[in-house]
Amino acid sequence: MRFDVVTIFPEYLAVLDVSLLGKARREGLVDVHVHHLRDFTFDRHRTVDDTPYGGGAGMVMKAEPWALALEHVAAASPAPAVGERPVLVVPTPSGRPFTQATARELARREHVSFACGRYEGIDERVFGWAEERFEVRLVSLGDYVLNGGEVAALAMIEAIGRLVPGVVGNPESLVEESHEDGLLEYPVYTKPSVWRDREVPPVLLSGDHGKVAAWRRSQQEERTRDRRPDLWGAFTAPGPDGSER
Ligand SMILES: CN1CCN(Cc2ccc(Cn3ccc4ccc(-c5n[nH]c(N)c5C#N)cc43)cc2)CC1
Repeated sequence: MRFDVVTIFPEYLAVLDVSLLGKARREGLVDVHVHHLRDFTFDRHRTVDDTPYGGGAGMVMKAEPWALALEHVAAASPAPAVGERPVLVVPTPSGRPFTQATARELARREHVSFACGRYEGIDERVFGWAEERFEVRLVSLGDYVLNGGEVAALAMIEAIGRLVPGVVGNPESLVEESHEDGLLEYPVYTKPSVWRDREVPPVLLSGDHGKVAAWRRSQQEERTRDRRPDLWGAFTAPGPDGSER
């Protein structure tokens, strides 16, 4: 799988050389190419931003450097599967939520590129133009404001990259992903069984797999009900045929 990232802060992406994804890159499972947006400017100051039309605070990223950078990325793109265009993910506070389902869907693609904006965002016309070459996805990491798209891209690349076959050593650890069944994960414990007078729940030491599974599911439901009423509502909503879960 190939990732391309366009940014004015390429050093932000250096962390992708570390740990799991670093190993995956060295093993050729994942390929990451980072492009400096300023390499696609031609004025003395390598200008990538300007004042917003209509007024308002801050600066907006100019369209032309983005078009040149994304044309470069598209040209380097491995041939997409028949009927597929390469995906361009644009992290933005106004995007659709990035979820585990999004990560799973994108992990099936050959090539995913990221346009990491800064300032107050990218000239909107870039996204319409990019639709000619890419399947454009405006995606948000969460309902809070970051200073740019790089941190979001890192999180998304990690979430997607770990799902690429071979990247995570033990594929079984991908089976019980958080949120996959619509519930939060259950609590985990390891040795010692008593730590600073705090015991591991006895059921986990019982050796009774059925009871362990039931306890874990109960914990998932309790946590979800307590911490994520939004997920709990969706989980308990009647099915399409009116059936209860
Ligand atoms: C007219 N005004 C109306 C208010 N907006 C608000 C605003 C918009 C962007 C930024 C900074 N920024 C620039 C590029 C960029 C990409 C992603 C994210 C991001 N933040 N949070 C997420 N989950 C993110 C993701 N994914 C932030 C970014 C700051 C403040 C500005 C324009």
